[in-house]
Amino acid sequence: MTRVVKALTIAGSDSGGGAGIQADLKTFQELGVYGMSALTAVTAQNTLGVQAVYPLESEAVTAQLDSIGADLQPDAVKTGMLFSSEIIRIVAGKIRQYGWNSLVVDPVMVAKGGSPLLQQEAVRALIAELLPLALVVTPNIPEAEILTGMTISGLPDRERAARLLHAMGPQYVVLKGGHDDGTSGVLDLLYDGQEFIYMDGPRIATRHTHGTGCTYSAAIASGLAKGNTVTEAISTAKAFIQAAIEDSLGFGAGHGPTNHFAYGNRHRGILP
Ligand SMILES: Nc1ncnc2c1ncn2[C@@H]1O[C@H](COP(=O)(O)OP(=O)(O)OP(=O)(O)O)[C@@H](O)[C@H]1O
Ligand SMILES: Cc1ncc(COP(=O)(O)O)c(N)n1
Repeated sequence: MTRVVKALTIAGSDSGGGAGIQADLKTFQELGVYGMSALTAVTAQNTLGVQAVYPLESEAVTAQLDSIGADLQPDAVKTGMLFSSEIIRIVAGKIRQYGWNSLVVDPVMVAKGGSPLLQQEAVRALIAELLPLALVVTPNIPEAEILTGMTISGLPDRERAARLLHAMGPQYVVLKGGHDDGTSGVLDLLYDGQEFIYMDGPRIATRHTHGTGCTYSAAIASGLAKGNTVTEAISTAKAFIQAAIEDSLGFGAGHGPTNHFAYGNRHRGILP
């Protein structure tokens, strides 16, 4: 029997299905990885924004992680919306307790519409507790600015921020350029502590980018779960998110979801 590869997402629920746990599980499935989830919060959300956030009780987060840890060993783990320092401490503790490796930390802070998904006081816990456990961290530019305390404008700033983030513990830093509006391209920076690799691609003109960060980090975790190297996992994840943005589903009056079917459809030769 072929070994089934498993990945775990620890994140919030997005009722609209474009971001959070829903985006992660769809991505795992499309990349042939069995998906598991531990919810940290329930959000009432659609393409127009976040209408409400209900963080889960600590016991509920602990119980989910213990259920998985007692029986199901994930091959890779990703974190998304964690909301509070209390939840971050629980998550970091359980990752250490169960010895989960191949951790991708997407330091989700604010939704596209501006709603906070992480309490301000939790940034310190994210840095102190979770980043040292990460194999890969995937901040966008505003998140990198908050984590490092610096303003990022040109490429030298990005490299300095990547160095500072690397010093916080993650082995690989992916500084995403999706938020760098006004340019015709998108430039993501990968730093492994030694060299900088710039990954550039066309900026797709669309308002349907809800959940891009969640989808991208889940795709990286999928590759790691399969035993790919970090660079291979990032390269496939980039192709996955690019296809998902290009072939957008087109619904919702606001920032619509990306198309999680797109990459698989292209590879299977079926029209989107
Ligand atoms: N308009 C776009 N065209 C092409 N690629 C994009 C576009 N927007 C984002 N990306 C890519 O998608 C990935 C996710 O980046 P982004 O900076 O959007 O993450 P994020 O802001 O954390 O997402 P989210 O707001 O969903 O959490 C990156 O690889 C980025 O380069
Ligand atoms: C539950 C949850 N997690 C993450 C995001 C970030 O995604 P985006 O910035 O695209 O809104 C979100 N909106 N909701």
